[in-house]
Amino acid sequence: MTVYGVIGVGAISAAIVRGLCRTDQADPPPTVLLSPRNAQLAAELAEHFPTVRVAESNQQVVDGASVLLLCLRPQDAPPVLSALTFRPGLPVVSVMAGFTVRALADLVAPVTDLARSIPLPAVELGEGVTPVFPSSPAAITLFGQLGTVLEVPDEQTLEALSASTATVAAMLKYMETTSAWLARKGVSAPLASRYVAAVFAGVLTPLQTAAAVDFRALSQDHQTPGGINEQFLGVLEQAGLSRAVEGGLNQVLERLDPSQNHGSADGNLPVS
Ligand SMILES: NC(=O)C1=CN([C@@H]2O[C@H](COP(=O)(O)OP(=O)(O)OC[C@H]3O[C@@H](n4cnc5c(N)ncnc54)[C@H](OP(=O)(O)O)[C@@H]3O)[C@@H](O)[C@H]2O)C=CC1
Repeated sequence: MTVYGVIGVGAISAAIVRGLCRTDQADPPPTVLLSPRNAQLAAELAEHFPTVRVAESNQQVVDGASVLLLCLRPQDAPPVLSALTFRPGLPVVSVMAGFTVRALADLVAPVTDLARSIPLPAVELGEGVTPVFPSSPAAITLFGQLGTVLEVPDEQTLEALSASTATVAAMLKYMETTSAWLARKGVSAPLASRYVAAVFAGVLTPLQTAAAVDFRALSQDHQTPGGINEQFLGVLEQAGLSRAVEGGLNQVLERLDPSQNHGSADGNLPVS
């Protein structure tokens, strides 16, 4: 029986735990051992799910786990992990952005069964699409229970996919701006937000299970020649939309993976 040990109980690990313990699965939920910090969230999870327990220390999590999940913020990981002792055969799955396999291997030595992953909050509903590199049986089993696993071919691909997830808050800000604009035009705030969410969900929900999506064609399909979508996109492109998105992505990737030269003269944002 798998015992998932979790170091770092926060937003993403709570989503993973809730996903593992959701009731629509055929198999009974696994045992989960949580690190004690963020005591309130850990206690909430343990109270809600009978197979979840809170350990007394991070070392107790490592010792009691048959698979260890590393879910710390990047700045916390080096001091926390270097204070722990790991056994060689322990499978470790990291969700932490910006730690290469090599850097992780140093932090959890002598562990060799290491996988990196990019779970997103949809894992809570069992609808995650989770890139994994390197692939490991532990990572495939874990994220297979939480949706679909994408085994990516190399670490650069994983870093690029990770960078692309940085665009989500900006997309939500864009929706917030649209919703707030509607409210300023006299639409009630609940109706405004509900409508904006429904417009985007209507476009995006059918794409969720697609093997590939032609976003350019989709964008064109939504632009009647001479129509309002074409007009609005034109205004944003004139303001530098695509260039700003590419420049932001280059900067994020540079931060995640400084060993590679990711920028391009056209794609980088102005420094000021
Ligand atoms: N949120 C997301 O959607 C995703 C996050 N990630 C990655 O997951 C990692 C965690 O992100 P997220 O869940 O958002 O972060 P959170 O801040 O929500 O969670 C991190 C948790 O680690 C705890 N922590 C800090 N120090 C220790 C310690 N010494 N021992 C045990 N726990 C400790 C923090 O406690 P306290 O608050 O008390 O400091 C906090 O509860 C990051 O590396 C991020 O890159 C990856 C994919 C998606």
